[in-house]
Parts: sequence; C-alpha cells; structure tokens
Amino acid sequence: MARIQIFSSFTEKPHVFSSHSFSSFTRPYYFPVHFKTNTSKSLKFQSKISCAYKPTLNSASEINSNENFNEIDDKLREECGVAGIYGDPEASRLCYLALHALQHRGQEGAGIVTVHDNILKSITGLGLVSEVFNESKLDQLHGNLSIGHVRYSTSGSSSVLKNIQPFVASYRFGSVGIAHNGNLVNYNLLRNFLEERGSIFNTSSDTEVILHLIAKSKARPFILRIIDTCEKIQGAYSMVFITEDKLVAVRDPYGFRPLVMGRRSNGAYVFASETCALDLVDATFEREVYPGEVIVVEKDLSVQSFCLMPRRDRKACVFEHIYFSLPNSVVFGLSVYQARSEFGKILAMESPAECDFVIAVPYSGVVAALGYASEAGKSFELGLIRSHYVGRTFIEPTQGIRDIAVELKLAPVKAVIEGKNVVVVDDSIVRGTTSKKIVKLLKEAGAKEVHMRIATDILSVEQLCDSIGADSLAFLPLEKLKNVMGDGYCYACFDGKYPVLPQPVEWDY
Ligand SMILES: O=P(O)(O)OC[C@H]1O[C@H](OP(=O)(O)OP(=O)(O)O)[C@H](O)[C@@H]1O
Ligand SMILES: NC(=O)CC[C@H](N)C(=O)O
Ligand code: SF4
Ligand SMILES: [Mg+2]
Repeated sequence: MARIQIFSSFTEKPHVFSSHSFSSFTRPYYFPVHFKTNTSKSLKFQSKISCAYKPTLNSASEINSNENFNEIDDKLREECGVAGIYGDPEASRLCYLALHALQHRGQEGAGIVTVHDNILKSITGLGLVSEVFNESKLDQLHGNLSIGHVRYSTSGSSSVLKNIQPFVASYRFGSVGIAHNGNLVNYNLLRNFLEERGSIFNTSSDTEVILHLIAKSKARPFILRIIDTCEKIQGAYSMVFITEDKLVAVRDPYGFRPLVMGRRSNGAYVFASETCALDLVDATFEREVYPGEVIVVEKDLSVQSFCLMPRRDRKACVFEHIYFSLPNSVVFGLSVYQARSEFGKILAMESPAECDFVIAVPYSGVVAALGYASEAGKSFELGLIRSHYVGRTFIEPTQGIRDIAVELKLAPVKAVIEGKNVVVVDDSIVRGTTSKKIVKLLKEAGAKEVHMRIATDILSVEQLCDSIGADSLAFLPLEKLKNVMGDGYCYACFDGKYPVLPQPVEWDY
C-alpha cells in the first residue's frame, strides 16, 4: 500500500485552498540530497541522472550505440509542455490554446485527449500545434475534460509518432491518459524490470513505464495507484492524467519542472506548465502544484490534494529561468522576466565592455540584454532580427537542422552594426552553435568588435572564445547566478550536483 498523507480535502468548497493546507505543505522537509555525479560505465544510460544529464565521451558513445538514443547528444532535453482542463464545455479548444502558449517548450509533436461518453479520444501528431490540429480535428474532441502535451523528447526517438503524448492505455479498471514533462532517471531499470515480467512496450519513451506501473499496482482506488507509481519512479515529473471522470495533476517531490493551477470564471480547473498558458485561456492563477503534490479534480469539480512521501527540499530547475520558460510567465513563484533582467544587470557589473551599444540574441537573450544595457548605461539596439517563422534552434533534434536554423532565424541589421563595437548578450551557450554563427554574421555585417556576454555560466566549452571568433567572451559565474536565485534550485547542469541518482528496483509484483 502506498504511504500517503491526505493533505486536505476540498469537496465542499473546491475553490478554496486553506492557509492551513498551504503552510503544512510548504514546511521544509530536509533530506540528504546532492549525490555526486557518477558517470561510470556501469550506470550506462542511467548515468542520465537527475532530470537531465551531461554525457561524458563514454556515456555519449554508449548512447550512440543504443537505437533508442541515437538522436541524443549533449543537450538539455527538459522542456515539454503539459496542460489539463476540467469543467469547461470547450475543454479541447482551451487545451489547444494552452498548447500554443507552451509551444516554445516542445516542437517535435503535440497531442490532446478528451473524454466523451466515457471514451478517451486522442489526437496526436508530429510537428507544431498548428500543424497537428485544425478545426475538423478539434471538432472530434468533445467533452469538458481534456489534457494535452507538446513534446521535446528526453528519451525515445523524436520523430516517431508513437512517442508523441498524451499516451492513452486501457487496463482492467478503465482507461487512463498521461501527459508528462520530465525525465525518469530509472527508466531503463524500470523498463527492464517490467519486460522481464512480461510487459510489452509500445513506445521508446520513458513516460510509458508510468502507465505500466499504474496498471500493475495493487493499490486501490486510482489515486493510490498513481501515488504507488510515483514512489517507484525517480527523476523529474510534472504530469497530468485523464481518466473517464478525473483529472489528476502531479509534481515530483523535488519540483524540478513547473506546474501551475488556475481557474476560469466558470469554475473550470486549468493546469499548465507555465502561467502564460493560464493567461491565454483566461484562467486566474491560483497557485503552483507543490513539489510532491497530487491534485485530483472530480466530475463535480471537487478537489483533493495528496502529498507524496517523503517530501524533499525543492530543486527547481534553474534553466526554466535562464532559457526554457517565457518571460511573461511566473515560474516557481518568480517572474522569469525579472530573473533574466537581474542576470543581465549582474553580468554588466561583472563583465563590462567598451561598446557603442548592446544587442541581444533574440529571442531568449532579449531580457538579459535589456538588463545589461540598463546597468551599463548603454542603449539597446535591435542588431539581430529573428524570423517569426523558425522555432527554437536549441531544441531542434539534430545538429544538421540546428546549423541551418540559426542562419535561417537570425539576420544582422547592417545599418546598425557596421563599424560598431557591440556587446551581444545571450542567455546561454551549450554547444556553441548559435554564438559561433552570430559572431560570424555580425562580423560579415561589418561589426568592428563583437563582445559576447552570456547571462549564465558556460556549460562545458573550452577555448570557446577562440572557437566562436569573438573579441571577448564573458559569462555570469555560477556563484553570482546562485546569489540571484538562492536555494531551492537545481544547478546540476553547471556543478554536476545531481539531486537524484537511479536506485535499484527494490520491490516486486
Ligand atoms: O550553444 P547552442 O547549442 O547554440 O545553444 C544555446 C542557444 O540556444 C538557445 O536559443 P534558441 O534558438 O533555442 O531559442 P530562442 O529562439 O528562444 O532564443 C539559447 O538561447 C542560445 O541562444
Ligand atoms: N522534455 C520532456 O519533458 C519529455 C517527456 C518524456 N520524457 C519524453 O521523452 O517524451
Ligand atoms: S539544472 Fe538540474 S533540473 Fe535543470 S536541466 Fe539541469 S539537471 Fe535538469
Ligand atoms: Mg536563444
């Protein structure tokens, strides 16, 4: 039986979340975390610790030898957007809009599931939300309950329709659909364990093990099966589930990935990865789904909240503020805009440069560049124009596409750049694809000097300044970043202190 603590019940007043429940939930629960990064060979793919990983040459070659991972390189693959709506007759259309608002979190595929007459109906497809859905498809998605997903794969091929979520499965007590943002670090262990016991998998995505574990759980009722399952999976998971009559939202005990809850004026509940999706569907932000919380919305819109045990101290992903989320979102209780602006200001104090003006690498570098310019007392110019019709380069699945995408997407404004010394601010350098091309484009447009300023620590690149061809390169040291963000964040991409290591399976069915 899963160990749970019923956090509170809101059956009578579903829209009111008492202050008692809030404070009991946010009480710090200290737990030994921060295991050292271990990339030993024996861990194989399980060396993808925490919700992300930074493979060594060893693990990268191991990854390349595995067909499930043949498209994976040293990138952060942590986004994905999820949405869930209950209590609105236009649930699928609202879900569609929410997915549009979350499109920056995943461009590989999208899907929506609704319930009508007790049947779960799913439409998924490869590509952008606007490519997957049209009027006639949305017309097939009836009902007042819906979940949706935009995907940027962490495990399993990015280009296979079967891996596009939400996944729907039937088991002996009914049907369930899932939309998951995150990465399960013990996926391979769980999958091996399940396959040895006869499970047949339909996809190469880590998310599928969750459905198998729910079906196999001996716990009753459904909500306890979810909690039982959460005690077996490790890593990052912000997810929404749909059944014939329930919407369930879950966030892992560390709260790696965001998940928020809002309500529309007609009482409908809305869950989404970011507040920008709530805004678009006219839902008022109520609160975050707390780390380790399971929220169940029933047919009568009564709500119950459960707490996954044991609770951990929060390790929210710092990259949500650096790059993943949109600046109009409030993530982990902090405005993304304000965080990025602050990064830029501190960067200007730390690493000033003689320049005529400051420009940004649009889009994600814009707010940090504005912060840098205001602190440096320089003007901000649009030296690079971003095409509206090309998506995020960084989350394109292959290097070939990323190489082309930067030039398709960003064009220098010669009239601004020619003969000038420019500071160029971006939010991050991961592979260096973008920075290298940017410096080249700016120099070709006649820039005299190009000073790259990166509003985070640099992940892994040596001799980077030379390799990107900039006149100078500086970045925001991790300690300064930590000063802005404080405790409660995961910085593992920078310091290798991954909060979760996969543990061996210690249970059986
Ligand atoms: O060093 P790299 O591997 O090139 O990755 C880092 C770049 O990718 C991201 O932008 P991206 O184009 O993905 O998104 P954006 O359009 O939202 O800025 C990020 O903001 C950097 O510019
Ligand atoms: N970026 C994500 O959250 C991906 C979700 C899931 N792990 C997948 O690979 O599809
Ligand atoms: S900072 Fe932590 S949570 Fe964020 S992508 Fe890196 S490992 Fe994952
Ligand atoms: Mg960018």
